Amino acid sequence: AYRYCTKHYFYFADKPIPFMKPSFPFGNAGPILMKKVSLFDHFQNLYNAFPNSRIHGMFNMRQPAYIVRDPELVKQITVKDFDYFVDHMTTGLEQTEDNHSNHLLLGNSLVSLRGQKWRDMRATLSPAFTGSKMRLMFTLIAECGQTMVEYFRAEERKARAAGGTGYQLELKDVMTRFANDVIGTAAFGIKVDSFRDPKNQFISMARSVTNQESLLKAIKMLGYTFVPKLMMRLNIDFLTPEEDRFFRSTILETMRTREEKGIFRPDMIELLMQAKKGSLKHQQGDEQRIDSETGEGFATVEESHVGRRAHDRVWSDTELIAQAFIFFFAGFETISWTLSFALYELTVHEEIQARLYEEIRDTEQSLEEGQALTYEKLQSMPYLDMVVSETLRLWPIATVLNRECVRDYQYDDGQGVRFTIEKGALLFIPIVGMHFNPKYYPEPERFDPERFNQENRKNIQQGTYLPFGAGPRNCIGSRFALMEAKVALYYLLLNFRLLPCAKTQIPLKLKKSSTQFATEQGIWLEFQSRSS
Ligand code: HEM
Repeated sequence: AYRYCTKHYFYFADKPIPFMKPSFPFGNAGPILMKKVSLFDHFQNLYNAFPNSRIHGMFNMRQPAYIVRDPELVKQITVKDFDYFVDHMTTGLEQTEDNHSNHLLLGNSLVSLRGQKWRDMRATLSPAFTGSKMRLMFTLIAECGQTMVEYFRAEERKARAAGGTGYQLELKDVMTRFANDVIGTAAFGIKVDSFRDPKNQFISMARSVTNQESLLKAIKMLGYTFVPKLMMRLNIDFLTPEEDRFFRSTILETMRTREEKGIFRPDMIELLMQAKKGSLKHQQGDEQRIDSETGEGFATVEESHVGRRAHDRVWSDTELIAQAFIFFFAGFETISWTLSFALYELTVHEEIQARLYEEIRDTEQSLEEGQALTYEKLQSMPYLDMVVSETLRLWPIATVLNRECVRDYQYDDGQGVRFTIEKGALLFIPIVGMHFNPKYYPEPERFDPERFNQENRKNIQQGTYLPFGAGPRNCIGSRFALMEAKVALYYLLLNFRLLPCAKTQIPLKLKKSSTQFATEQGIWLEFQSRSS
């Protein structure tokens, strides 16, 4: 066991870069595995281990990994020399060119795919996430925002009738319900109302998949992160057979009904059906930028040449279903956390909340009588965009980017430091380290949307703002995520004033946990209706 764990401990010995000394048996992952630090602290500590390095080494348990600190090097790895770093880190779930029998949904999803297969799937899906497709889906998302507000109104009235001053709630739970309804309608083509029917089958399955309290899921997550080869050998799926069956049958059934009845609905199922027929393509106008100061959001990441290539691969049902499934995996927790953090920051920064409310109210008043909010109007609010951009800086839920080197790479810093990053090596780019580096963001702990005003955003150095990653492997859902977050903030702020309550933890602290992203005491606050 000792030999196995320490086998690679000399990996960095002949490399001209500093590295963190490993200790048996966890390498440098001890503090996180022993629950002594939060995920944010862990990756900040790794990032700050050698404050003057461009790149240094650490041990992710027994596996050597490079920590990339220099923004120029981030660009080099994620964009310029992307062909050497195409893949995300191995988890043991992934579908490779040579394991065609892989039937796992997560293993077939874009996040896990590798090499040429990833390139083809990215190019297939890319047209589904353009601005013009988001515009079509906007109404579906806006409906979910309005449903949430109606529910909040009713709860607030009940709370007042019972003698309270407003509706007090734990945000994460409620934002999870909103995220669930959005995924239901936008990705799976099903209307669900998790506010009035909090135990519907759809949310039960979603909670079961993303259940961070489940010991079994936690063990599996640790396995995928630290012993991926073993997980692959044991062929352990992340989903239970029941979860797998539910997602497959829901999507296949919806597709069948639509085909039989000729139903059209502007959602992901429709786009996947087009992808199956090979008719989902980039169209003229997809590129058209929104004519406003903010575009579609400062944080939006652009699609690269990879997403625009043509290919003639035909996809199986499993391969397509897996792409609807990633909305859960990549878009469920990320959105509900981002929204919870944004609402928390607005609660504890009254003046920022007041300014955002003014902008939202003015936008609402600019709509013609009876006209509903539009995609263009949503994107025309610069302060809303600043608040969202700063939330993603201060609370970068993805925490760290990872890349696997797919062929030997010659590192050369131009100042005499040269060495080889071998095929198979793992690289981490700690987003949270970059976002909290005072060199790039003075007083990094402070929530300050002004960092992203028209003047200041020009000065943000490339490679230092990474909420949605970078390069061709960036987040394909960034436009969708920003639209969803902005819709929720718009409707909530328009209708409610946010106030701290007795249970609000100030400052908010993250839980020390190896597998779970969680706050110590939940995120509590009080909603007061603006009309009462
Ligand atoms: C606030 C919300 C979100 C955040 C902060 C976020 C962040 C990220 C980050 C950092 C990555 C890795 C990028 C890289 O390695 O360079 C990623 C990948 C990805 N995200 Fe998101 N994401 C969000 C929402 C979504 C949504 C709503 C979807 C819906 C489909 C989505 C789908 C994906 C997919 C499919 C990938 C893998 C892309 C690939 O490997 O080609 N994400 N996301």
